[in-house]
Amino acid sequence: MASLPELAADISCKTDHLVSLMKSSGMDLPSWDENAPAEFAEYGPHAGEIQQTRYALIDQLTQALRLAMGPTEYVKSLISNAPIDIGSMRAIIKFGIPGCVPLGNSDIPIAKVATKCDVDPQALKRLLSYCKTNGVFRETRPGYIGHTAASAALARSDLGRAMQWSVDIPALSGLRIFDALKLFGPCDSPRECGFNLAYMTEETMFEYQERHPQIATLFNDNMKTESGATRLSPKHAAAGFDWSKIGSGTVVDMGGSNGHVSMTISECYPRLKFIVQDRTAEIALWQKQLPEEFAEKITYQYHDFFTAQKTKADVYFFRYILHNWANIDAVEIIRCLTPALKSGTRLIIMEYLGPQGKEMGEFEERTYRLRDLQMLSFLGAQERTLEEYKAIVTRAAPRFTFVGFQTPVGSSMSLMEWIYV
Ligand SMILES: C[S@@+](CC[C@H](N)C(=O)[O-])C[C@H]1O[C@@H](n2cnc3c(N)ncnc32)[C@H](O)[C@@H]1O
Repeated sequence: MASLPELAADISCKTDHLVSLMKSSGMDLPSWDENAPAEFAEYGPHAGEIQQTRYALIDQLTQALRLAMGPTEYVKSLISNAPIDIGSMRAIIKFGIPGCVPLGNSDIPIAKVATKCDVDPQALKRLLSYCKTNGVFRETRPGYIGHTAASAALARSDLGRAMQWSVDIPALSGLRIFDALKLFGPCDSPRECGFNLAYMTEETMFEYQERHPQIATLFNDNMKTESGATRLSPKHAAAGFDWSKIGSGTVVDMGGSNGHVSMTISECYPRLKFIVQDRTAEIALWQKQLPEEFAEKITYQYHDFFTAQKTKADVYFFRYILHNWANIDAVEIIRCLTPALKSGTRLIIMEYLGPQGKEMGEFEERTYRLRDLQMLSFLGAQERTLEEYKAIVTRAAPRFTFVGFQTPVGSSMSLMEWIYV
């Protein structure tokens, strides 16, 4: 591992390089001002290099931080800060604080926010004082708060609403990993994981959400907002496969939620027809809400992907689905396609791929490992490597032949392609 002075020199070089790439791409330099862009927009001619440099910089800054803190302080911070980080953010989000603080480089007395949001003013002051040390909100003068880039992002976009789901199911399930492993063993079932202990239910998370439509709505909002993030943008679904090969064929978007990914692909490949299948009561509503321009191209179908597929298509597309399921279930989901398959049918799976499939820095691997443990904690599921996905598909339907995979620039997920022979 590099020493602190070596890291500092490297960090300085990487910073210069990143700044020059961003300037030559016409991008704003990073800023924590409330009007700063909420995300890095990594598109344009240097997108790949900007991403690579940024991730390498994050890795080195993290290593330098660890060295500067020392092992004991660092480990203690992991354990002591994490519950209060999530606990304070959960309170801020659930009380709707970001939306009550005016935008426009202005400020507001904390007491006034407390009245508006119906929270004890002293407790709110203490919560905000902690959040401020995480870069969320700033004290503009004694007793007043204003936004930073982070709190403004929560106030301005759908992020705050989408986070309402994240501060509940993933946060509460994550804390129960130990208890679930003790009680259930491997946590490889959606009925035997942290979620079941946190919510005291034998239902899977999806079944539970189906019975609690307000949580299902928050989950779908979260999916939409996640997809709005540059690294998870549905644009990568359009870029990572040459959909023109399918001509005017039919794509079934399995577990396609509100159809946002189908809509994005359709914008780039208007000849394609999409059938969005999902098992949620919201499907009828999505059909009604479909923008006019997609009326001829996209239809919705209620379908449980654990039942035999009846709809014939040229492509079965799974984005962000199989990682929600343990191996035994993932195999079953693919096997259920079999009645509808014919020679030439394609299977496209878009997911995070583990380090075995491609080179990864620590920041990228950390994102992947985070997802993996989230899946363990609330769905009894897992992230996988390329080889693990190949094994699942072969077990489910050996006639599927692997064609290849692509990771579009700027995308966290890769698209893997199989063809039925
Ligand atoms: C993680 S979301 C992914 C949504 C979408 N594919 C995307 O990329 O944004 C998982 C989706 O699977 C759906 N789902 C869960 N269980 C299902 C089942 N048994 N049959 C069909 N869809 C299901 C959920 O309703 C949800 O929309």
